Amino acid sequence: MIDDAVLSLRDAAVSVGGRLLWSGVDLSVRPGEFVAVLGPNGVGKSTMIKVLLGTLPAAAGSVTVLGERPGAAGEQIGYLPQRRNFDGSLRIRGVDVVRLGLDGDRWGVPLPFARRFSSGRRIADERVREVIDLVGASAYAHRPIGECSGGEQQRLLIAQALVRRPRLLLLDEPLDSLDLPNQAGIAALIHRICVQEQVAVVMVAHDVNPILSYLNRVVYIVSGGAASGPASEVITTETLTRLYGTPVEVLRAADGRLVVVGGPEAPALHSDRHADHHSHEHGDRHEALR
Ligand SMILES: Nc1ncnc2c1ncn2[C@@H]1O[C@H](COP(=O)(O)OP(=O)(O)OP(=O)(O)O)[C@@H](O)[C@H]1O
Repeated sequence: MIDDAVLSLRDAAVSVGGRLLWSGVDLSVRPGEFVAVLGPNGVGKSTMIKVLLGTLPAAAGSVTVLGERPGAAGEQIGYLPQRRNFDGSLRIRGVDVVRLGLDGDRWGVPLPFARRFSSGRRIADERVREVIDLVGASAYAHRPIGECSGGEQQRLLIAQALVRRPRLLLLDEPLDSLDLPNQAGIAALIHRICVQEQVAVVMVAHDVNPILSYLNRVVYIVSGGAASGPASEVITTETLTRLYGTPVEVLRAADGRLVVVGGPEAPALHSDRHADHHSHEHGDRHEALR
């Protein structure tokens, strides 16, 4: 049933710089659902977020976000871009970072109710407090964000993306460079947000394992194709072998973690890929894209 879909892609394709990145993507996400976008490096996962935000047009197929063309309902979307590092000397407090989410100029367009928020300071204060509480950041929200840990910063940024009560939350690798306990904590938080707030979440991920038990569906993109459906149907030896066009094996470790073996840089294998933010080509490329 697509009627209440928060977003819907039908046979969608995207090109950048005249190069077809992916095609044949079908995906439907309803309120409260948690969906992951998986795939190897450079396949176009972040680009899918851009298509959903309306900053890049689909080259084929149809894309609907909150019942409209992408970009038309920006004020109902919360967006957390790929990780930025806050300088340790940055004095702005977490609570102020969260409040920035209420500003009308995050998308470069004035939002009608932003003025109402700025004139109703008390309502804004209340919502900022509420959302900081929701992400469990009350204990450190009044400290300079540069002094907060990576996990604490990520919670505050999620609060910023949530402060306007979005119906859709787009997260680009929010677990990137966090240690395992923090990955588990943020994954559980995102799941709680889906359930409690009935927000639909689309999250780009490299390692599916921290979120595996929470996911309703995944879309797995490889160069030249894509598959979507429940993780148990998509992350399988058969489906990935077909998608990659080369033998790939999906193994389940004793602790339930999925390991993809034999594929050209399969997602479950590179959770530490972003460990060095300063030297690898991936990070450099994303710096250039922002
Ligand atoms: N504006 C652009 N012009 C040209 N090429 C682009 C542009 N934006 C992205 N690309 C290219 O499109 C490809 C997909 O980029 P994207 O960031 O979506 O990949 P990704 O799957 O998110 O990668 P990663 O896993 O490394 O984060 C890359 O090869 C990138 O260099």
